[in-house]
Amino acid sequence: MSLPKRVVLVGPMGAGKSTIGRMLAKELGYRFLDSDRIIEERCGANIPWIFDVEGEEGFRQRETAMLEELASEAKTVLATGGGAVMRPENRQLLKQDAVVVYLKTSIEQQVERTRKDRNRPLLQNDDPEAVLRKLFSIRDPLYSQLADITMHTDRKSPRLVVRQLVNRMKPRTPRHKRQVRKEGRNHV
Ligand SMILES: Nc1ncnc2c1ncn2[C@@H]1O[C@H](COP(=O)(O)OP(=O)(O)O)[C@@H](O)[C@H]1O
Ligand SMILES: O=C(O)C1=C[C@@H](OP(=O)(O)O)[C@@H](O)[C@H](O)C1
Ligand SMILES: [Mg+2]
Repeated sequence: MSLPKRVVLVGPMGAGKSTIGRMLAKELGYRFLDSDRIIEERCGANIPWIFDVEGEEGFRQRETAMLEELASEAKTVLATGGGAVMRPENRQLLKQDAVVVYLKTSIEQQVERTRKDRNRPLLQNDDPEAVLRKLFSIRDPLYSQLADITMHTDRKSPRLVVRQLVNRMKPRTPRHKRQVRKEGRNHV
């Protein structure tokens, strides 16, 4: 696989899309785009505020408009929000000229990584784990269908995930190719 025009990261809350996206962009020399952060900048308000005032539907409308705008940006790594795959029109936009990467993560890790953060309105309730389980059952098939690369992230540092992704995208030398095959056998 040669370097794609753009890379799009999908996966559940806490998969590491924002963290890994930023590092991967630096590694590839691409621009990093985080659709949630750009929505917040444009709106002048954070995601909890948008959910409060406009409801989830209002946020989803902003999200679709943002994905449309960003779909034509070359040499970018785009970190999406976990729910971006829900609308069919979004899935079309995400696939456009992109290698789509699914950062796959266990529910336990999702819970752990999102525990202290108050910026995810869908998880501000008594049982965030139950919400994450429900969302996973609906969204996991959509992430999988859309993905060109599925990368497990449990028990891997962000740095290791980035290194393995770069290897998958730039397997140029025979050593690289052997490494990618080896990682493939380990369910990368
Ligand atoms: N591979 C990883 N191992 C350990 N912690 C991680 C990993 N990836 C992300 N994190 C941490 O998990 C939290 C959520 O990551 P984030 O990038 O915001 O996820 P997402 O954008 O997919 O919701 C952050 O505190 C981040 O530092
Ligand atoms: O899963 C979701 O529906 C959401 C995920 C969040 O992004 P992260 O996946 O980056 O946390 C953010 O877009 C919003 O809170 C809704
Ligand atoms: Mg994020």
